[in-house]
Amino acid sequence: MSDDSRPTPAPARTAAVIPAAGRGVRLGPGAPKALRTLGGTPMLIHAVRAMAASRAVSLVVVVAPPDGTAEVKSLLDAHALPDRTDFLVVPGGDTRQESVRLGLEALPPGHDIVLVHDAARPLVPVDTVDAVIEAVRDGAPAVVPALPLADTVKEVEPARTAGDPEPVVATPERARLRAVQTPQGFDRETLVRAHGSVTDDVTDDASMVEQLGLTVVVVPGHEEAFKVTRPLDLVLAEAVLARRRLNDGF
Ligand SMILES: Nc1ccn([C@@H]2O[C@H](COP(=O)(O)OP(=O)(O)OP(=O)(O)O)[C@@H](O)[C@H]2O)c(=O)n1
Ligand SMILES: C[C@](O)(CO)[C@H](O)COP(=O)(O)O
Repeated sequence: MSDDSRPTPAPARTAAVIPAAGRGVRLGPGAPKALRTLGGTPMLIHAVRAMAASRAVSLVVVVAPPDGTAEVKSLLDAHALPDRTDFLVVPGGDTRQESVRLGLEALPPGHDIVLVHDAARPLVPVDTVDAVIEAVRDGAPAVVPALPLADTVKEVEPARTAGDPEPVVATPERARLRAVQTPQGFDRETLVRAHGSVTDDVTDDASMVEQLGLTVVVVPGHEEAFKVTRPLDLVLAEAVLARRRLNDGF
């Protein structure tokens, strides 16, 4: 058989894990952040739709607040979602890291690429999702979407007592810094290994892969993939949604 007649291997299947078990303390009192609405629709549903909008994503695992699994299942049933995508809901843990690990443990075999996407980034465009998947398909073990910074960043000596001054110890060169978003994309085996072996507290999954000594690749992020963290972010998210609806003519 000549090389040309060999069957082309099927593209790796992609699953998305959405950690959505946080309380949203910085957003202020109210329901868990992922269940609060944006344009009348729960933030989590926006995030699920953002992942399912990619034709490459065939499974979405939602990591729900531990006391909110049934509510999240009902929300998924009540909102229109693509038929080509399967959905699973599992209860989350005390930290984002633990919630992601629980989501990973629930993944059935057959998905070789895993995206990890914050429910708190409901408006990421599908082109960003696809760019992350493509970079993993091209061979990167870990991929993050990222943007250059607008602010200068200072490293400080953190105050030991609240209210004490925090002296600046360094000013990293801004041109070398990037603000990292989600979805972060991984070769599944690499992400499972990272979550199995890194026990330090980390703020994203890619840094666990860095700790394995592997290279993490950056692709362009998007301004609309910002994280809804504080009350003002909700104002921006509502404005972005309103502009999209105007542009889409509904
Ligand atoms: N125990 C946790 C904590 C966070 N997350 C998820 O991780 C993402 C990013 O976390 P963040 O924006 O910090 O959310 P919260 O932890 O909810 O926010 P806060 O720190 O203000 O309470 C969110 O989608 C959040 O639901 C999670 O699944 N499980
Ligand atoms: C994963 C993340 O969104 C990348 O920027 C971020 O680190 C999450 O931080 P949070 O404090 O858990 O929201």
